[in-house]
Amino acid sequence: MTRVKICGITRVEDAQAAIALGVDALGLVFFEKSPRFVSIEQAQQIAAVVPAFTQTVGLFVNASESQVHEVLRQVPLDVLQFHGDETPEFCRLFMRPYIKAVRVASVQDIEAAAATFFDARALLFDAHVEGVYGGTGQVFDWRLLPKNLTQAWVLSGGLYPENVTEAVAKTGAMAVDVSSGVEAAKGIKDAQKMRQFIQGAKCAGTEFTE
Ligand SMILES: O=C(O)c1ccccc1NCC(=O)[C@H](O)[C@H](O)COP(=O)(O)O
Repeated sequence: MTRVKICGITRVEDAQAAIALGVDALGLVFFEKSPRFVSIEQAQQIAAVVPAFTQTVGLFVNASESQVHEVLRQVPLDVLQFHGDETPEFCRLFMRPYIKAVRVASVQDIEAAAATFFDARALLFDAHVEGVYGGTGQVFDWRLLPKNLTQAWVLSGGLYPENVTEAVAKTGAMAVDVSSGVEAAKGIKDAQKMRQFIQGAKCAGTEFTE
């Protein structure tokens, strides 16, 4: 069954709604320029309601080593997600499982990332939008995705309740990640959209009817 990560959670009630709907992972954005940025205090409050069987993922964009350590010291994160121009050496500094985001414009982007970040627990393929690191709501060309990548990967970028079933069916993604597609406003999640998205992702390829 397809795994679902909902990124850019800023409110405890959105985390609780997503958990009740069966989300697999929640993403907290520690990138100050993002409209979905969370402070350490917000992140602690959200992390406190996450059960042991749901993962809490901390997302960073070109953060300093000390910033990541400080967040790790104060917030119980299961996985780190690096969404900027981080080197593999940087990603390995924290002795935590990590996901490396790849902004896909060509097949070469994917091949280079797979060779460079071979120890990432997953590569997250997102849209390439010039000057924006993520959360763009834009789809990339799924035909660029590899057919034979042995490393785990996550499909991201412009996924919505309306296209997630098709996206999983067309790409064979084992996991999907969404932010703006389940929002009522930037940083504010919509419970109905999250429900439709999770259902659409998890029933892809089955005969599920409501
Ligand atoms: O969400 C953000 O504001 C953000 C800012 C900078 C880097 C990454 C960011 N989000 C990363 C995510 O994991 C998103 O879920 C992913 O980019 C897909 O976003 P969307 O197309 O809006 O679903």
